[in-house]
Amino acid sequence: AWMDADFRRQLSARRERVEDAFEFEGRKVGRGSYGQVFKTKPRSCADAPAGDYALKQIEGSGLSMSACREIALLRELKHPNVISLKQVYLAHETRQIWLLFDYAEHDLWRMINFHASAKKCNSQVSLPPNFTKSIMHQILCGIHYLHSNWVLHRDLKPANILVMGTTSPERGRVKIADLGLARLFHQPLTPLTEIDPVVVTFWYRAPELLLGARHYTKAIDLWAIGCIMAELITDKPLFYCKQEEDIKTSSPYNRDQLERIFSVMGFPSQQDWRDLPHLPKYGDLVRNFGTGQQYARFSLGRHMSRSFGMSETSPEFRLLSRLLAMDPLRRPSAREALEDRYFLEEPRPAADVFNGFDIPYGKRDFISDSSDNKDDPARQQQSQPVHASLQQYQQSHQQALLLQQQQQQLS
Ligand SMILES: Cc1ccc(-n2nc(C(C)(C)C)cc2NC(=O)NCCN2CCOCC2)cc1
Repeated sequence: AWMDADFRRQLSARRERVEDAFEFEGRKVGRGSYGQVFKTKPRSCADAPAGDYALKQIEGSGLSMSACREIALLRELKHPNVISLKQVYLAHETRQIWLLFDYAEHDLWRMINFHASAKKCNSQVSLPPNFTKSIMHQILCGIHYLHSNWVLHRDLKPANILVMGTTSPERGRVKIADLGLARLFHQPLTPLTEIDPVVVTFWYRAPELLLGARHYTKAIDLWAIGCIMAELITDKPLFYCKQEEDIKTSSPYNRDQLERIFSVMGFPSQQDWRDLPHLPKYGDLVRNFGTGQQYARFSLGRHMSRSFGMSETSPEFRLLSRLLAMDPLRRPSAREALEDRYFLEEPRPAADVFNGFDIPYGKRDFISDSSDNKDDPARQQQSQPVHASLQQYQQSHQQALLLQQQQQQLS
């Protein structure tokens, strides 16, 4: 080995071990094919400031492509509304990689579910009047920072919007994160949904992606933010679509998801979306939906006013309809969205999205290894076969791609 053996011994003797610095036994709060996450506190001897931390043990061993990408990306980024990587621990003996983050007690997936179930049993929970506005403002600030550093998120959804709890000095602050999975493939090809058994939802996926757009764009992130805004207002996923039970092909075209979007938004006319006919899957669209006459009377305004009494002239609705423009070229940039009148009028957005109100949500549950965590946001359904390993998954994905290409050559 190129490094002097004695020097190596000295290094490894001096290296701080993650288990010496942090207590995380039995404190697992998350698990998926990206790895697992523990809620932890530094031991007295550690030099980390007191408080809660999240320790992410990266799946696999050694510096995998995704581990490299996550570390390289996160160490460059520093913004109050983006999750911050505090420390990296490389356990040389086990070739394990541990990432240390600030701990976020809440996330929008659990918060929205809490309000949805409170509504069902008619026990409304009081929230500050600027709750949605504050969350939206901080998501847009974080995304504006990422986009100005040419970082696209690609998988914005409520589960990836974390919120700091009452024990944190940043109480009620939004932290944009990426709990993993959709980062396996940089192309917007829909990954097979039978990944260990996390089901990738298409509810936040922009229409151009469903119609075969080959590259992610900033506008795709803004569409997802529009979907999250609607869900914060109504406590329901705007483009909720039942996930099919069977294995999805790796084609980006998803007829049911498109049907749901059209039944809320109406069908895009030539005037609404000039470039629509140039998208790869336009042929499938015409075959499945014809001229879309059956959606002529649907519109976002009709949906939001009929189902939630929202006025189409309110600044809140106007921003929402700008974010959910079918044509990606018509969606605002994050900066343009931040300059919208909605954020300038009373009540103004607050740094603590709970605005000092009591936080009604419970703490995250610890998960034991035996029980699979049913209410984990990533596990919408358990119906998919579990992939023994990521390698197997990637092979089957490659096979699916090859098959698709052969089919295309035949057709
Ligand atoms: C391969 C790869 C995977 C994820 C990322 N990634 N990207 C982001 C941005 C900056 C885009 C929001 C964040 C992360 N990683 C995590 O959020 N990690 C999870 C941090 N959480 C864990 C649970 O506790 C709070 C922190 C990059 C590359």
